[in-house]
Amino acid sequence: MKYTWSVAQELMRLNPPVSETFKKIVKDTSFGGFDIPKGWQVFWLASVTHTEKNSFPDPERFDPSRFMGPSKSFPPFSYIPFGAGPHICPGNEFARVEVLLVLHHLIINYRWSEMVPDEPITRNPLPYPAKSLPIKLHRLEK
Ligand code: HEM
Repeated sequence: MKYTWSVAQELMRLNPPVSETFKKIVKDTSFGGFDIPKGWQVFWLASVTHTEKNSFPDPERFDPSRFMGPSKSFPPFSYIPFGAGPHICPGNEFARVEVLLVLHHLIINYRWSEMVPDEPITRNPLPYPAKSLPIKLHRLEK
């Protein structure tokens, strides 16, 4: 289960389900040499944060082992598929259980293969397989 979740985490790093959203500045702030006044809206992109080289060496490479180390091995706010701060996604633990449950049953009970090799991902605005990911399922005999 640890490795399965590491694969899901690496997928969400490279293809964040919620790739961007807005935050409102609650007090005058300076960041990266810019003064940002209270009340402004800023736009954050998880996909940019997730490919920051200092946090994720060789950032374009798919490598689930990044997530196999001790927890909190990345700097704070560097891995944000569920957002961060007071409004961090309250469904994140539920989403983890859902993903692990579905994948566990698919892997333990079925052999399955893609019907569209190398199917691209589109955004609408969430990432979605372009052909709805048709797969062949063969139930494994127990
Ligand atoms: C893979 C699945 C999911 C992803 C990637 C995801 C991602 C996110 C992100 C990025 C935010 C914005 C956080 C921020 O502004 O800092 C958010 C907010 C939220 N999510 Fe999720 N989410 C997922 C599943 C769920 C589920 C299953 C639920 C409920 C059962 C849920 C409920 C919410 C709610 C209520 C908010 C608003 C929180 C607030 O503004 O205080 N999410 N989610």
